[in-house]
Amino acid sequence: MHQVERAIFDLRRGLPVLIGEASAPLLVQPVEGAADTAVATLADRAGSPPALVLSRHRLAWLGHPRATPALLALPPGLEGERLAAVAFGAEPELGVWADALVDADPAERAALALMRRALLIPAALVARVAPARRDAVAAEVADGTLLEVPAEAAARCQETHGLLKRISEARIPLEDAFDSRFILFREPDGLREHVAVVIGEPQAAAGPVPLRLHSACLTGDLFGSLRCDCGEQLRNAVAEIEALGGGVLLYLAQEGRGIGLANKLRAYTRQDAGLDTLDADHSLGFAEDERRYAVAVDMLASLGIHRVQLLTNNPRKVAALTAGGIEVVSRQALYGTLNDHNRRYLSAKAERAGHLLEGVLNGKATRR
Ligand SMILES: Nc1nc2c(ncn2[C@@H]2O[C@H](COP(=O)(O)OP(=O)(O)OP(=O)(O)O)[C@@H](O)[C@H]2O)c(=O)[nH]1
Ligand SMILES: [Zn+2]
Repeated sequence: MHQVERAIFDLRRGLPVLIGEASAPLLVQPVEGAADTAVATLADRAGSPPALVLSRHRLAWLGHPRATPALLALPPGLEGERLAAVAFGAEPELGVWADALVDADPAERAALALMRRALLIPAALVARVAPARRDAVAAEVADGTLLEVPAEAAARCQETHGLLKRISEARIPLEDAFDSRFILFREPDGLREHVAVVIGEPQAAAGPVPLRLHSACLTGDLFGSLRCDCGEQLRNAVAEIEALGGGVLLYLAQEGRGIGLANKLRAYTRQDAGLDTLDADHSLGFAEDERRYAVAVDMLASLGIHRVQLLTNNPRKVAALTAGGIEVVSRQALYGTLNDHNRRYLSAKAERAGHLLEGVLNGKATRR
């Protein structure tokens, strides 16, 4: 993991990293934030022409559905804003180049995994290091100018199971749950921290523990954004867990369904231009839901919780915990309030992502 963590920082600064493969090392650079000369510079460094790796969600949105991410050979002069437009623009010009798409190989797919892990747009410039440039690139790795990540480590960079560290805790009395304790966990890349809010003294022996998995939403949780129902769900969950006699709320650093705040704001702008919540994410290259719940499973293990009563409308959360070995004894709905701003968002979640929201969409909401 160590090299991956360092690579994430270089990528977030817009620098290339090397995905190491004995036969054909691959230079990789994010498209997001790339300088106007990025393609030319990368070509010089690698001694071969760079190509663009696009995710299958982006390709499907562009009208080229495929089973895997694909590589697009770059026509001469495609740089800067035009490159960004092809990679993640709202009005892309893919045109005739689409004929040149080929399936991405494992190292090229790993390049996209690194972008996602770094919370960048999942589109990458990649260039194979030509034999004539191998010694020069190896020298850059040796002197620390360029970071090398083994291909398998890059491919697994989103797997964090067992790597979460329990860091610190404190008693935090809440308005709706006086007897609460916050326990902070940190992922190895240092980018993401998750908090377990333990309300009361849930006794695992006494039966399933009331549990809420809440994905961070800065706009909704903190500012009461009307575009979603997150803030209300958060506060309702705390009150509900308290009313159930105590339990746990995991506050997970999965802003924007795992795409990060920067990308969620981009997605909101696309929604204002007419896309729904899922298509907006696809247009940026993301899946409809990028969240992974291994961190939640690890936090529950650390808290000694194996059987839960889950407060959610999202069947994926039930499935993810079950797959992680947690017994979900029952599911309880948890609603916010419908308004003119979040109606389209909630309808799309129900109709296209299988969320169980009849209670709120038919007007019967809301608890509290
Ligand atoms: N990408 C994206 N994320 C959004 C949008 N609106 C809200 N979110 C994020 O969606 C997540 C909502 O999380 P949750 O409330 O935990 O989950 P949920 O999947 O709706 O499921 P339950 O509330 O448990 O039924 C948060 O991370 C929000 O930041 C949007 O339009 N686009
Ligand atoms: Zn929200």
